[in-house]
Order: sequence, then structure tokens, then C-alpha cells
Amino acid sequence: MKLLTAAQTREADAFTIKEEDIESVDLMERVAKAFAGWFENKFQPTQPVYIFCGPGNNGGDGLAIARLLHQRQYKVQVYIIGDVSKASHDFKVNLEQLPKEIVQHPIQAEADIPVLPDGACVVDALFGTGLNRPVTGLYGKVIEQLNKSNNCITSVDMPSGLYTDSQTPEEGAIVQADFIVSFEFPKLAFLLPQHEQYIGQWHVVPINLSQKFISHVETTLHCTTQQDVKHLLKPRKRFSHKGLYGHALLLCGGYGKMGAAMLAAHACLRSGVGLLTIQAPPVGYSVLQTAVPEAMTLVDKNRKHLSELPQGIEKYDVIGTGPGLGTEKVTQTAIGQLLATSTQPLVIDADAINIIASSDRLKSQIPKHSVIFTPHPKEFERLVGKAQNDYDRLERMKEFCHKHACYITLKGNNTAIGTPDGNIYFNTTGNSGMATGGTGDVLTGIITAFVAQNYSLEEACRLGVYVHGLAGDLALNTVGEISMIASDVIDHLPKALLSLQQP
Ligand SMILES: NC(=O)C1=CN([C@@H]2O[C@H](COP(=O)(O)OP(=O)(O)OC[C@H]3O[C@@H](n4cnc5c(N)ncnc54)[C@H](OP(=O)(O)O)[C@@H]3O)[C@@H](O)[C@H]2O)[C@H](O)CC1
Ligand SMILES: [K+]
Repeated sequence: MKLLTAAQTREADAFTIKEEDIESVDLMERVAKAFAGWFENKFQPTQPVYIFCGPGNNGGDGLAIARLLHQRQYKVQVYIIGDVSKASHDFKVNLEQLPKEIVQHPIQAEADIPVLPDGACVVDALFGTGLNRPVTGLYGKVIEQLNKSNNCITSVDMPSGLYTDSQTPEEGAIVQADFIVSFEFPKLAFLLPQHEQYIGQWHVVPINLSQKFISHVETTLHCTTQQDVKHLLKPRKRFSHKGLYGHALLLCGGYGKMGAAMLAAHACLRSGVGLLTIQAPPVGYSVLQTAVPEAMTLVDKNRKHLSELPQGIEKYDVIGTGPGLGTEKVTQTAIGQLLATSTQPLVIDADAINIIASSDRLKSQIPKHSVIFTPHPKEFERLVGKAQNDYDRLERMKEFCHKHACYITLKGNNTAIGTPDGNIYFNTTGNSGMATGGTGDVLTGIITAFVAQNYSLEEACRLGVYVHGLAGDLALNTVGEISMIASDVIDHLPKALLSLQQP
């Protein structure tokens, strides 16, 4: 699914209005209907609803929503902030249509800001995608008061005060929304970790914007949905043999960290790889042979750490490395050799990233169009550099992926995947139970398996990250967020893949 900027959303609106020969206020009615439909499923009419409206179309949505909720038996009151004579056209149309029974409270000074009773439902329709400067003054005071109250806040389209797709200046007030109902597309701001305190649960409701516009509009930002992933997943051939699904090599594990190799190996096997070989130091040989009988095991000459590449490395279709490696001198040399000589795709994680990050020479040797890096934020910072904020981080990711023609999956709540051609794909599965040691090793194994099965590197990243998060989400039902461990994610991979194969 594409992620549009605020400017592109305005273009989509204008295009739809022209294409369907409707008025902009008709689109506002659709927005309000879509919102009210969501709201009805969430809140009972017994709860009083207080709708705070700003001067633009977001406020206009708020007024239309007030009318529709009133028709559906909710007890609605409306607060209108600022000078109504300067409000947008569609705001004014909806103000005229507001039923008399709905109490209107103008807020023109600080003294007018209400202290709301507990248990009220607040709808925030102050500002949406038209916000063009930080929110201060009277509007800022209203937002501060709303944030102070204990009431549940549902924002229309955006938490008011938050910029849609660029860094919000620090001085502005921002609504801390419990729920956000957005229209047709999610917004980039919802997906960034720095906005956690403002972004509760977000939901996207359709308003039938022009499909023609959506399919033609160019964007580098995307969200990977279940629908997208179902399209990507290829069924296995009926006349199959293991050779069709690739032979992966994992260079993983070291003294005290053989578990990482095991997790990556199990995840790789459960994700459909045809054949798996693991090379590990002798300390790990017997444990790997016992714990992962499906894999072949090669032994490094160094007793505790990766120090060499296996003979005949050309025969593997993909090499995954990093989990449990450590950063010993011998391992640094081996990773250098891997970058300099490998001809197949590489999935590079953990200490292998740290090794490359610490050497400009190694960075300059990253083979083009064949590497996927899977860093967590700290590893990312070492590899790509320190960012000032999440937007800056995405820009740096784009630059790095372009310069080295590589792929990066930056792990987090909405893992972001960067590609050499400048696209960024945000993931939509996963949960905070997965923030625990070993889940990254699992992801390395999954992505390695998809590359082995001949998915493109971009597809392998998107599929891998999605399936990994989905397995974590399924594990929530059995083990919950607190108890979840990396092995639970592996245990739920079969269910995750099965669910994606359902029609
Ligand atoms: N396709 C859709 O999703 C549709 C969404 N709709 C809704 O419309 C809003 C966007 O409406 P817009 O009128 O463009 O913008 P806003 O309502 O967000 O705000 C614009 C007004 O606010 C003033 N403004 C901006 N920033 C500030 C600020 N910091 N302090 C005070 N006032 C501010 C601005 O005034 P100016 O002074 O700059 O002239 C505007 O008056 C979208 O989010 C949806 O909710 C539509 O209903 C249709 C389809
Ligand atoms: K809003």
C-alpha cells in the first residue's frame, strides 16, 4: 500500500472530486460517515461525546461527525475554537447543518477552555493534514488541557499538532491520541518511534478516493499489508524437490553464542529453504548436529570463532551471517573475505554489521545489489551514522542504500526496509513482546530462506519481515507479550505461513 504525503492527499481529493463530479463537501460527508461507522463499533451512545473543532476541513469533519453521531443517539457537544468567520468553506456549510439540539461552545479565550468530566469521549478535530506551523497560543492551551484530562481521545485523521510527513518543531503542542481514525491511507508520522506518545492505535477507513489516482501517483513510501504479502508468496511446485528451494549457508554462532546459530537455522528451515548448511566453530558442532538435525554442519578450524570461509562456497545460493559471531580479529578477516569474494546474495546481521560498520575499507567493499543488512537501531547507527530524528534516519537510510546499492531492514515496531532505488517499505506486523534477545537471529534465518527460494532481495525483505512479525503476533495468543521468547516466534512460523496461504 502506498503512503501519501499531505500534499498528495490533497491532490487525491481534488482528483476524486473532479473525476466523480462531486463537491468537496460531499467528500467531507464520506469522511464523516467512515469515521462515525468506526466510532459506533468502538463507543456506546451512553458515553458523552465532546468534539473539538479547528478552523479548517478537519474541524469541518468534526462538525459533520457531530451531526451523524447525534443522529445515531450519541449525546454530542461541540467546542469551536477561534474565529468562525475565517473558517474554511466546508466548515461553514457543516456548521449551518449542525442540529440545534447539539450544544455549541465557542472557545475564544483561555477562560472558555472546559475541564471535562471523567468518562467523556473526546474527538479531536482541531487540525489534520493542513497544519502548517506549530500549534501555540489558544489552540496550544486547548491541546494541553485535553492531554491533561483522563479522557479517551480519538483524533480525526491526525493527532492535532503533529506534522503529517516532516519533523514537528519542538515548540508546538500535540494531542496525545488514544485512537486515530485516518482516511484511505496511513500517514508516515504514525510509523515513527519518536511519535509513540502521540500515536495510540491507528485505523485506516476507506473513503473511495480515485483508484486511478492512487495507482498512478508516485511515491517512495509504502506500507506492507497482508494483501501485498499474499501477492508475493509463491506456491510450491507439485513436482518438487529440495533443489528447487535453494541451498543456504549460515555462518553463525561462536563461543557462548551457539543459540543464535540455532535460532537462525530453525527459522530458516521453517521458512521453506531446500537445504541448509551451517558452518560453526568446533565448540558448536555437536550441539548443532543434535539440535538441528535437518541441517548439515561444517566445522571452522578456529576452536571458538568464525575464521574462514568454507571450501566450494560458490555452491550456496545465499549466505546469512552475523548472529552469535563476535568481533574477533579472525572473524573480521573472514567477513572481509566474504565481502571481497562472494558472488551470491548476503544477509548480514548483528556482529557482521558491527565489523563492517567499524571499517571504511569494508564498507567500500560491499558488493552492489546483493546485500541485505538487518540492523537494530544501534547497529544501524554504527553502520549509517547518527541521525537527528526519525525523518533524518530515513533520509540517511535512503542515501546509504543508494550509495552501496544495498537493502536495509531497520528493525523496530514498524520495521523500515530501504532499497537501492530509494523506496522505503514499512512493516505492519509485530509487537513489543518481540523486543527480546534472539528475535533478530530468527529474522536473519527467515530472510535467508526466502532469498534461497529465489525471491528477489526486496521481496525477501518484505516477506521475511512481515512473516516474522505475523508469527510474533500469533504467539501473543499463546504466550503473551511478557513471556514471549524468540523460539515462540519460530514455533508460530508455520501458522503464519499457513494463514498467508489461505485464499
Ligand atoms: N482525503 C481526505 O483524507 C480528506 C480529508 N479531509 C479532512 O481535511 C483535513 C485537511 O483539511 P485542511 O483544511 O486542509 O487543513 P486543517 O483542517 O488541518 O487545517 C487548516 C486550517 O488550520 C489553520 N492552521 C494551520 N496550522 C495552524 C496552527 N498551527 N495554528 C492555528 N491555525 C493553523 C489554517 O489556517 P491559516 O492561518 O494557515 O490560513 C487552516 O485554516 C484532513 O486532515 C481531513 O481531516 C476532508 O474532509 C476531505 C477529504
Ligand atoms: K485532528
